[in-house]
Amino acid sequence: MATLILNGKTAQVPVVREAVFACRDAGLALEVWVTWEAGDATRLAEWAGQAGVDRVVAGGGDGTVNEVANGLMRLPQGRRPALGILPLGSANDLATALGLPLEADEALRMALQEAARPIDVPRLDGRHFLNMATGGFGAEVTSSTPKSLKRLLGGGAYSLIGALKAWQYHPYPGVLRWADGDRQASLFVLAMGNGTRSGGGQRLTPQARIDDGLLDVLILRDFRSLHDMWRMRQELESRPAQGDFVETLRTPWLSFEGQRSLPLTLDGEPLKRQGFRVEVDPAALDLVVPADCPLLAG
Ligand SMILES: Nc1ncnc2c1ncn2[C@@H]1O[C@H](COP(=O)(O)OP(=O)(O)OP(=O)(O)O)[C@@H](O)[C@H]1O
Repeated sequence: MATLILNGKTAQVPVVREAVFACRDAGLALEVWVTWEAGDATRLAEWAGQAGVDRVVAGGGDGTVNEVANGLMRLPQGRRPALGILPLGSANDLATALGLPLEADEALRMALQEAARPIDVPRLDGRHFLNMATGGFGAEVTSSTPKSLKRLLGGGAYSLIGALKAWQYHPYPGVLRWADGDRQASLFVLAMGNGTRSGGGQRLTPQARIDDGLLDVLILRDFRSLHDMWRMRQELESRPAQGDFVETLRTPWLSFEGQRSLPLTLDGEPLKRQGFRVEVDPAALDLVVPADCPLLAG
């Protein structure tokens, strides 16, 4: 038996209803549970597992997928249903990177019929995420200027400078620790990827794989001038392990002790922490992915 946990704001969308009816007509057993507000998808996913459902499909955006995953992670691993995704958000960063179909009918069929593969589930303190956690500048302005970080990666440095000024940008100094080292860092941006893209298509951690037991970490250090920013952008092209402004590393865990509160996003949902620790639970959840999924390592 499978349950679709559907973000209530999409419950009356005709293509979604048609996709459900088409699957039922094809003989696939599917119940639909609809959310009303934040937190519902987590609770419903946990209940579905307790009721013995063996597959839960998250119907919504990255936020809904995150909530469902958190509900499933409350269950003991042996009783954790497999997770499928029906992408209905505005960004769908995880679904896109996984190579899932974005068309509702095809996506729902795949979520119900395709095999599930074990994936890692990172956890920031007590909160799980599937795709990416980011901290610093991008997280600070996500809600009002979602395209700002994209500009940094794609061009338009002058508009980024404008955005930085408008937001009275200050770096976030603190101590980073990870499995192979530690460093005092003045952060501009920190990205910790299980998946590769966040914020509506920014490929912050393009080498990340969802089943390698590791986080792919991108550290962008503070810069002082437009010239430094150009150098940062050049380094973002070549992705050195340790550049002047860009550093990349892989680790099963990472912690940050900041001098002030750092704005973060977990799968796009905002939160703030002065200090935190991120750890990977390897192969903790079975996720339905296409056979040729580009995010699988093995
Ligand atoms: N019935 C509902 N009506 C409106 N909002 C809802 C309802 N149920 C849940 N929500 C809200 O929707 C949020 C999740 O949104 P979701 O991620 O599915 O869509 P999105 O933000 O459009 O997607 P994306 O993250 O891909 O841009 C939840 O955190 C919750 O606050």
